[in-house]
Amino acid sequence: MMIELVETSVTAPVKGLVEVENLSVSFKRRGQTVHVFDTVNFKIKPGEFVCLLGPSGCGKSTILNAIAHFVKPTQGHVFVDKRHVTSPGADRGFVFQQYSLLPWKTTFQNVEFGLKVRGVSKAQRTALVNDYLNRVGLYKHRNSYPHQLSGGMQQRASIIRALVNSPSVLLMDEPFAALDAQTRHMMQELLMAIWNDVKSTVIFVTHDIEEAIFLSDRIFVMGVNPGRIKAELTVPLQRPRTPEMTVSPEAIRFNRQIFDLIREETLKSMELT
Ligand SMILES: Nc1ncnc2c1ncn2[C@@H]1O[C@H](COP(=O)(O)OP(=O)(O)OP(=O)(O)O)[C@@H](O)[C@H]1O
Repeated sequence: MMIELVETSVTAPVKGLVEVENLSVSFKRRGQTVHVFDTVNFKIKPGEFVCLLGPSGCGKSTILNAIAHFVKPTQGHVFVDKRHVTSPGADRGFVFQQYSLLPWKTTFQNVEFGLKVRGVSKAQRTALVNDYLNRVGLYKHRNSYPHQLSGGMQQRASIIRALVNSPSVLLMDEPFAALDAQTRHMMQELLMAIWNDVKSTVIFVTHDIEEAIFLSDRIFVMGVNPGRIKAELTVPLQRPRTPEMTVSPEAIRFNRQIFDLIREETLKSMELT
């Protein structure tokens, strides 16, 4: 697979400040109230790339869903660019693990969809969508339907479908988890190139420590019982990153530190401590 990485000028980020204050989410399960996490607080700077890591069930997806407002916080508040989040909105793009393109629409129509809903003119839509399709090497597949695309192509289309709306924040929930290792690495490099260009804030959920180290500025390691952010760590690697950097002695030491933090929580979640 050939992907042309297009890097254009980096503009100063002006939006994408995320503030989460005293966030708490609970669900009712079989008549019982289950607290996913109690008070979660964090601040993410405009243009920052943050990964959420932690054992299964600690609430990573729930945090993304609360920022998107797909779930309503039980307590606390989310602010994006100082605006209180009270509903889903185009300022927060979402990319899911499972390919979520509309099967009856072509690649072009899928990417165009949000712009159409927002009433952007046909000429503007065409220019924007074609530009993004070119950036991720999908232009020649613009008239293909999702079932005619590989998993990697579908995820590339899902990413630009979110980005074409110029969101302040891109929320990504294990977007590469279903891809084979080679495609996954290509997608990580492609995402870096696009992020370097558009400079949206990205909040990215993953189980893969190496992926988090390659991609992010900071990593939030989450814990269980109670769900919480256990550590906020700054990735000690310069940018631009290369895949080789993730196997440098410094990265390996950092990887081990995160591994130990997550292991402690996984044992706790399995009630082995
Ligand atoms: N709509 C819901 N109703 C009831 N419980 C829910 C709901 N959504 C999530 N939960 C529960 O909240 C907890 C956290 O789920 P969440 O998916 O956020 O965790 P996660 O860290 O993303 O897990 P994983 O890594 O396995 O995807 C789990 O116990 C889950 O069962």
